[in-house]
Amino acid sequence: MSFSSCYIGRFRRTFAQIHSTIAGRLNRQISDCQKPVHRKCTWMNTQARLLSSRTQHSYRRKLVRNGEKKQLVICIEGNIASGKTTCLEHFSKTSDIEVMTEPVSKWRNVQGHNPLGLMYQDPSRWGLTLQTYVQLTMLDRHLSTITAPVRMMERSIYSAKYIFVENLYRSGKMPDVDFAVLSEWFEWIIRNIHIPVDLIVYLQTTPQICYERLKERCREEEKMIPMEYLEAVHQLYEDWLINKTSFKVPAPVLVIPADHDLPKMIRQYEENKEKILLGRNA
Ligand SMILES: Nc1ncnc2c1ncn2[C@@H]1O[C@H](COP(=O)(O)OP(=O)(O)O)[C@@H](O)[C@H]1O
Ligand SMILES: Cc1cn([C@H]2C[C@H](O)[C@@H](COP(=O)(O)O)O2)c(=O)[nH]c1=O
Repeated sequence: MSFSSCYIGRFRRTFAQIHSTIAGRLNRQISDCQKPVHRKCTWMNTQARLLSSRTQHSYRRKLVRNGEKKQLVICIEGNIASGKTTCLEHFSKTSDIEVMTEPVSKWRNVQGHNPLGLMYQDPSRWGLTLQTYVQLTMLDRHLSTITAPVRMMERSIYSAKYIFVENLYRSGKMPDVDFAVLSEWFEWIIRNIHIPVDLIVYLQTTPQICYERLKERCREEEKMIPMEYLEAVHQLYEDWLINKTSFKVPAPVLVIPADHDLPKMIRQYEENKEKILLGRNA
């Protein structure tokens, strides 16, 4: 077999795998954004329908998650080591809430490779690799079937792009071409796939407190993170969710000051529980 036919064969198999994974997740359904239409069709038909809606200059139809219903999706956002996982642990004890932590273990081990560790060692070389995988795994999280009336998930496909990809790019550690490719992928996803978020809970911390918690947590890959990195991530979060000067915010934002000790944080979570369960910021 020639090199090119072997290569094309492998490409076809990989492409078919990606198709079947996404098509399975999406349950081959399409919807009108406001009024879901739960029609069965093949993946190719879905593409055809999307294409035909494009030619009619309509971008409202989007692919939807498996069995999408009226469950609430709350995203917990915040700087590295701000206390997101600890917050989710607290709410995991509440019935009717499904919690979903970030797939960090996947980012540390994909088929024996550690893209998170590689990115911290050499961001210019491995930033695209990590962020492509983060985007895929986040999309997979968003599209997975919800098993409770409320889902609380750690971060989102939005913060992966608006905070982390943006930070790599702005700090000069991501080449223009890598940023362009990731941006096109991201734009395609949010244009064509319905990613519902009902409320963003922003755990607002100072970078100094995150730095102390990061040191205490002591994750191997993060040992070399300097204070300036946490300051940059903090500023990007503030501009996105508080100042609202950078990117579109996909849902209302509930801000919880999160520099406090654990007992005070738990009191605040209890005080805000009703708002969170109703998906409201006021
Ligand atoms: N309110 C708090 N006060 C002190 N330490 C905390 C608090 N919340 C979390 N921590 C600790 O800080 C570290 C980071 O918390 P974690 O919940 O893992 O943050 P994140 O998920 O946002 O990265 C952990 O070691 C955790 O035990
Ligand atoms: C979403 C996202 C995360 N990362 C990095 C940042 C941290 O080192 C870990 C996540 O840990 P946290 O304690 O849950 O904040 O992953 C990244 O580099 N790129 C991303 O898009």
